[in-house]
Amino acid sequence: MSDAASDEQSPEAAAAGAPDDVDAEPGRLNLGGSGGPAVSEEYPLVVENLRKSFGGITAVDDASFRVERGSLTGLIGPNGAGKSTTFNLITGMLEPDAGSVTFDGEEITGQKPHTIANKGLVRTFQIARELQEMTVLENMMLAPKHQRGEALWRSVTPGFRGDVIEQESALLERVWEVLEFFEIDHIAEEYAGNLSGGQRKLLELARALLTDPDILLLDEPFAGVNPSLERRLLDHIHELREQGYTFLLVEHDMDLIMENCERVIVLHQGRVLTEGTPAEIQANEEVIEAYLGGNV
Ligand SMILES: Nc1ncnc2c1ncn2[C@@H]1O[C@H](COP(=O)(O)OP(=O)(O)OP(=O)(O)O)[C@@H](O)[C@H]1O
Repeated sequence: MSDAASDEQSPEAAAAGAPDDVDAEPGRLNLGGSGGPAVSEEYPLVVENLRKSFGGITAVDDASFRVERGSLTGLIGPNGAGKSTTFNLITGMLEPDAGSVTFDGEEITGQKPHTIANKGLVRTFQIARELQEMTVLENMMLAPKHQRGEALWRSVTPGFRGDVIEQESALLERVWEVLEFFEIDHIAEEYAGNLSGGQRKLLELARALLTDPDILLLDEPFAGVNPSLERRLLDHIHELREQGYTFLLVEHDMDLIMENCERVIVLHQGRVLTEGTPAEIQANEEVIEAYLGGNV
């Protein structure tokens, strides 16, 4: 793990998309209709010549690709192709040996995970063990860390209590909006540890969305999810995509990728083997060979 991840906020919290201050760009979250992130550039995420080695293993080897705004883009590849390492490099969990990551026109290479998350590039993360002992609502309220209300001493500052109350009620309103959107408001008082695999995935996505990202990186969001919840999760993702959110998805289920993604990027041995539409990828001989050669 690089220095990039060793900040006062845990990488996990940062990767879960916890911003420094809930006041940052209040009200950007718009789940109701015409909203979503402002559309400024066609490719909000651009990865160029990214490289990362671990000892003698080159996990990511000169990888370049870009993700189109408002798309659901799949990042696939056989086991060990470098998908997780690529996610870690993009989100600041690892520092690349070479190459760059550009988000919304700004180079973010090597920045700290929480800095990147605050800019709107957010990765979902499994609910940590200690958070499983909290309710869904508590998990949601904790998602935006470093609220001003956390510092008890500051509550004696004149005029500060009013601010905190206002901030807390605005956060609560957003929390309910997101819980309702994901149809998990009825389990708000349930302990996260008691949720089914699928409900937990919904909560993970809800926590990430609460931070109002532009791009969401999803690492196998359907693992352990039953088919009906998987459908629900996919419907929510499509709905958010239509609102302008962008998704980059790592997923082993090829049928799911081919049926749901507009674009697919194929990694093989740390390199981008090819990219294209699902139909193009499915017809690509090199991809078929890479998968037959790999142990998927
Ligand atoms: N921290 C590490 N130390 C040493 N080797 C690593 C480390 N992380 C990844 N690797 C190696 O880098 C290569 C790429 O791994 P990575 O996990 O990124 O692939 P992946 O495509 O996500 O694989 P999978 O589909 O199996 O999860 C593999 O050979 C892996 O063993």
